[in-house]
Amino acid sequence: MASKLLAKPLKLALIQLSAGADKAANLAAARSKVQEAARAGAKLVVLPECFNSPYGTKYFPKYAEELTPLDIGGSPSAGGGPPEDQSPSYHVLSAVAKEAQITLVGGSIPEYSKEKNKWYNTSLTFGSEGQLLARHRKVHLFDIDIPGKISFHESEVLSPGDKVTLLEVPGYGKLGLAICYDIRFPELALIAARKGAFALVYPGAFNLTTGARHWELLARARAVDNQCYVALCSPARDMQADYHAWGHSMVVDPDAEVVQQLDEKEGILYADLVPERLEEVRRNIPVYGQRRFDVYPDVSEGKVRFEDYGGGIPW
Ligand SMILES: NC(=O)CCC(=O)C(=O)O
Repeated sequence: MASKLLAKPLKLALIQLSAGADKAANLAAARSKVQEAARAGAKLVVLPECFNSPYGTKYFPKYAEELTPLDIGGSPSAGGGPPEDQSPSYHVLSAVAKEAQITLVGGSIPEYSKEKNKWYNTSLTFGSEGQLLARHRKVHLFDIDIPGKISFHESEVLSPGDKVTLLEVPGYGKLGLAICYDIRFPELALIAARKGAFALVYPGAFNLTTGARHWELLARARAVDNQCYVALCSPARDMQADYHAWGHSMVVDPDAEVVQQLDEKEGILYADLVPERLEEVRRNIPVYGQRRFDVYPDVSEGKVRFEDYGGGIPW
């Protein structure tokens, strides 16, 4: 069963960076760290949420990029994607994925859609030909109020995405992708896992209040629910910034054990995702075959909206 999920061990790198006000500097730093991770053997590399800008509602319109035309499967070298002056981040991510010969989950960036006149928090994933493999627009916006601690409302500026994102990592298998606050909603993870994802990846910027309470708990919860690897990639903490990210990028295995985690500083976390580990966990506690869809519905069936990557949805 698991060999269909993950074909062979996959070396993953999570890049915990801090992002300042200078977008070009943020992109250059991301590029250099992705190259470093690839030199160390990583084949799947992940950047943090909002890696090209400071995180905050007042920054989203200023740093937003237009991603149209969005050409899934196409690459800039083959004439695909938006013009470079419209989305420098798209071009840097595509180019470095190709140079480094990796799959790159490009954290997230603020996106502006001229067609809809809306802003989104959007993650782009590129393959080793520089082709766009997937786009995820954050489905659940981070709107919370904890008196005396934190008040944040992405919805003041952003609109939510409306699709579940599942993508194929060429040569390995399927990955579920979502962004930060999305991890609090188990349905996205359940759907991706039941459609065959071996890992769930979340670029995410929790904060000092909710990070301490829930970051590891949520990662381990999604892992144990789905018997999948879970990877969370945070920005590094910058106490001079308006928003203080939790850091602690981490990888959790399919048995909900924390494999590795960083502290709050910049760094790169490496972990091997191993198919036998999925097989072992699912053999030992076989909840996969024990579900009672005669008692409750299977949320992965029925009306689920997936991003259509062209050529129909294979899952
Ligand atoms: N950027 C986010 O979505 C933050 C989510 C968060 O901190 C949480 O507690 O959830």
